[in-house]
Amino acid sequence: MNNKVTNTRKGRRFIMEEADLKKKLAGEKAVEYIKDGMTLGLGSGSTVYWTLKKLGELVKKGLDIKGVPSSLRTEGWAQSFGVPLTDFQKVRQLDLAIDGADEVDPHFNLIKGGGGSLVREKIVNAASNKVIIVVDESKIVTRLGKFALPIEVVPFGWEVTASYISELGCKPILRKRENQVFVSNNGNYILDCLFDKIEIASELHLRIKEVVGVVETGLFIGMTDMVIVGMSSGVQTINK
Ligand SMILES: O=C[C@H](O)[C@H](O)[C@H](O)COP(=O)(O)O
Repeated sequence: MNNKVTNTRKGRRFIMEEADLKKKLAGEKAVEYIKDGMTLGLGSGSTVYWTLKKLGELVKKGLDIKGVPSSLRTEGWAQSFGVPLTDFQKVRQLDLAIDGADEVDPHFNLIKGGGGSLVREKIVNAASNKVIIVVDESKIVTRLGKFALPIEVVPFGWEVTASYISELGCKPILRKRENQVFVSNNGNYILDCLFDKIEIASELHLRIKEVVGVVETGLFIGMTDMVIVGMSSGVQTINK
């Protein structure tokens, strides 16, 4: 694969780096699993961006689907690509969710939330009959935890919540963007927590959830059915 290609977005030419190409490969491959009439969970992130773009092309050719977006950003992208949307007031069960991840371990357990959308993503994925994760190969790890675990917390008393979480073996960092505290789509804060070692992810998730003030963790345990990996050599689909 060429490691750089030119492409256009918003009318401007830009160079697509190899990492973006791998994301594009994985993101676009996922649409092959979408069938006419499906109700979809639309994940978040720069890999899913390519899924949404491809999906928009298929919708223009007549594919009949509806999607529940897992973030405001995804909602905006879906609208701009012409992907029809619905919400949980109208549907309870989704046929398929397609989402990104920050880390994927050999058991298909994930760290998610690098973009701050973990709560809505977890709700969407939990409501889906099948979950496909799309990543570039850099996200595949033998053990979760190099990527700081995002934990969404209620703003009130976040300092106290953070100090309880730190007792579990990490130093929580309040997420900021451009010197401003990052606020999730749900109006909450994100603590990025680099643990010394994540031994058993499912246990850590439960222990964090017991802390008052925690809304959700970015550990997605046992929710994934298939992983599509974009690599230099092409795209690989791994079934559970
Ligand atoms: O909150 C963000 C999500 O969990 C994303 O799916 C995750 O961060 C992966 O994003 P990307 O595909 O941009 O690497």
